[in-house]
Amino acid sequence: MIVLSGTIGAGKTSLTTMLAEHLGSDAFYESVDDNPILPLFYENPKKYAFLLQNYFLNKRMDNIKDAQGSKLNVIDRSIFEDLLLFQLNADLERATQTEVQIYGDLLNNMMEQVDFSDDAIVKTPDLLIYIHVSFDTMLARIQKRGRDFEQIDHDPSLYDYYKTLNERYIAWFEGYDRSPKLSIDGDKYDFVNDPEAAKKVLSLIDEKVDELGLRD
Ligand SMILES: Nc1ncnc2c1ncn2[C@@H]1O[C@H](COP(=O)(O)OP(=O)(O)OP(=O)(O)O)[C@@H](O)[C@H]1O
Repeated sequence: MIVLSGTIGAGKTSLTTMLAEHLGSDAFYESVDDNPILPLFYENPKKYAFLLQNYFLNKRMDNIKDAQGSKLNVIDRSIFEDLLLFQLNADLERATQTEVQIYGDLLNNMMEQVDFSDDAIVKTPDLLIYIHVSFDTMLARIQKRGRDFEQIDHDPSLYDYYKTLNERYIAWFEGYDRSPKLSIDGDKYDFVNDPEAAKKVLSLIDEKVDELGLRD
C-alpha cells in the first residue's frame, strides 16, 4: 500500500491516479465533493472541526482496509496527516487541546492494530510519498482549482491558515518514521501539466518501489 501526502492542492489526487495506472494497481480516494462536513467546517470551523476530524478518521480507515490487497495500491492521502491539521486547528482555537488529546489517543489505539501480517486489520503503508510544494504554488493551485470554500477571497483568514499549514508540513515529513518515505518536489515537477515532469516523477517512484521490492 502506497500513500500520498502533502498540503492542500499539492497534487495528491492527480498523482494517485497516474501512479495506480502506471503500476497497474487500484487507486483509493477520499472524495471531497461528497463530504457533507467540509463546507460546514470552512463556514464555522469552531463548531465543526472535531466532527470533521472524526469523519476523516472513519473514511481513512475504510480506505486503508480497502487498499490492503496489494503493496502497490495507492491511497490519495495518509491517515497520519490529520493530526497535523487538527493540532493546527486547535492552536487556532477552533478545537480544544482536550479534543486533540482524545482524537490522538483514539488514533493510537486504532493504529496499535497495525502489524505486518497479511490479515492485519490496519497496516502501515509500504511507502509514503510526500509532495512538497512552496506556499506560492499551494496558493496558485487552490485558486486554480477554485473550490469555493477554500478560497482566500471567500475568507481572508485562510491565508494564515494555509501558510502555517505549509510550514508545519516540512517538519511533519522530516519526523515521519512509520514507513519508508520519498519526497517529490512538486514545484520542480509539474506532473499534472508537463508530461516530461510526469515521466520523471514516475521513474523516481519506480526506483523506490524497486529498492523496496514492492513488486515481488
Ligand atoms: N484533517 C483535516 N482537517 C481539516 N481539513 C482537512 C483535513 N483533511 C483534509 N482537509 C481538507 O479537505 C480538503 C481536501 O484536502 P486534501 O488535501 O485531502 O485534498 P486536495 O486539496 O484535493 O489535495 P490534492 O490537490 O493534493 O489532491 C481540503 O480543503 C483540506 O483542507
